[in-house]
Amino acid sequence: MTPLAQQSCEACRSGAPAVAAEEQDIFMMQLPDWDIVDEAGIKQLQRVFRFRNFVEALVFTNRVADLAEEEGHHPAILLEFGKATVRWWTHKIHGLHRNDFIMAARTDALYNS
Ligand SMILES: C[C@H](O)[C@H](O)[C@H]1CNC2=NC(N)=NC(=O)C2=N1
Repeated sequence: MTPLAQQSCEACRSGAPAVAAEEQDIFMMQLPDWDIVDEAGIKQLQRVFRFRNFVEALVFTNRVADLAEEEGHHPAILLEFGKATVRWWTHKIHGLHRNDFIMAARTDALYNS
């Protein structure tokens, strides 16, 4: 399978299938620093990215925002001093789509670049 970080999002539509449990487990092997959290009954991917200060966290936040705009798929980001908490889920299906795992991997690639 093509690594998630080398994939792009597909246009996501209402009614698109959520990722099955088995596929989710396979994807999560490529995302060791991410957790699956439940926010108001909606499964989401979450990772806390750490930085030396607020400005570095802001720069990263803006890079993730640019990626989101390129892909048409958007995260929730909490920006704090020295931290950026990123959560990915698909609003249309109120859960996790393949796109969310792709974007989490692409977010890791930004952090490591
Ligand atoms: C019209 C627009 O493309 C859609 O509303 C997109 C925008 N970004 C999105 N981002 C996420 N995370 N989930 C969505 O369902 C979604 N839908």
